[in-house]
Amino acid sequence: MSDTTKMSGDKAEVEDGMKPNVVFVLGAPGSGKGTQCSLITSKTNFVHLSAGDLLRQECATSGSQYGDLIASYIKDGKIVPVEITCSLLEKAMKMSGKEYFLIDGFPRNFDNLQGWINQMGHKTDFLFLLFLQAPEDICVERILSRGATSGRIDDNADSLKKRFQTYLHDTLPIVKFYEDKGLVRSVDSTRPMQSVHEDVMAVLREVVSKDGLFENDLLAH
Ligand SMILES: Nc1ncnc2c1ncn2[C@@H]1O[C@H](COP(=O)(O)OP(=O)(O)OP(=O)(O)O)[C@@H](O)[C@H]1O
Ligand SMILES: Nc1ccn([C@@H]2O[C@H](COP(=O)(O)O)[C@@H](O)[C@H]2O)c(=O)n1
Ligand SMILES: [Mg+2]
Repeated sequence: MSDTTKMSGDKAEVEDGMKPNVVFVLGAPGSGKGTQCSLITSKTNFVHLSAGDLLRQECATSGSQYGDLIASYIKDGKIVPVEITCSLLEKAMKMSGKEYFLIDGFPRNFDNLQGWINQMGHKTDFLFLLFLQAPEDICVERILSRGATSGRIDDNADSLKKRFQTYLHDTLPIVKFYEDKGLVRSVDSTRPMQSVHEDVMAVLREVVSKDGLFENDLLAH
């Protein structure tokens, strides 16, 4: 199942050997993407790559030519140009040397999606999009309490308002895009973390057993 490859037109040539398998993880700010990805990695051979974390790391790297730009996008809840984000993701994937990736917080808009298709579509196999569902009031409460200790420049009421606007306007259409292709698996993320995790693992097992290719590899940790 490689819809990004299929969509990539003339870049859809099949390469020899195993391509990295990718699950995109989306949901509102504070829906629990990072939390659930960490729980998955504790039980599987998935590598968790958070686009937001990679951007924050780049921002904190002294001498980075993109540091100021990234910081201002993050504070305003805007989506950083895909060339930057996609390169950070590709570098992290290569450095890990692994085959299964949870890409958390990506693609956040159509610029992200097109950039991924151009740069990574032909190099990866897309499995499905995991969508964590939680309403805004719950997410806001979670993020504002996380803000007390996170040190994130966007965990405040002002940035959060902008992040939600971006989510509704730019990110939900991406979820819809994959939903129309039957490639979204939604999980109710309002429940306690461990219950959400059980549902997420059930989704993963189902996808894995359908595929049949990598059960031992992926779930036997
Ligand atoms: N199911 C849950 N129940 C209660 N609190 C949760 C749950 N899942 C996550 N949290 C808490 O909510 C906060 C946000 O979670 P997390 O960082 O995983 O969200 P996120 O979707 O990655 O957010 P962001 O988009 O801002 O990076 C954290 O403080 C986390 O501990
Ligand atoms: N694909 C992405 C992902 C994130 N950003 C920026 O980082 C901010 C924080 O993202 P989290 O997933 O950690 O909440 C986000 O609001 C964006 O400013 C991005 O540009 N592109
Ligand atoms: Mg996160």
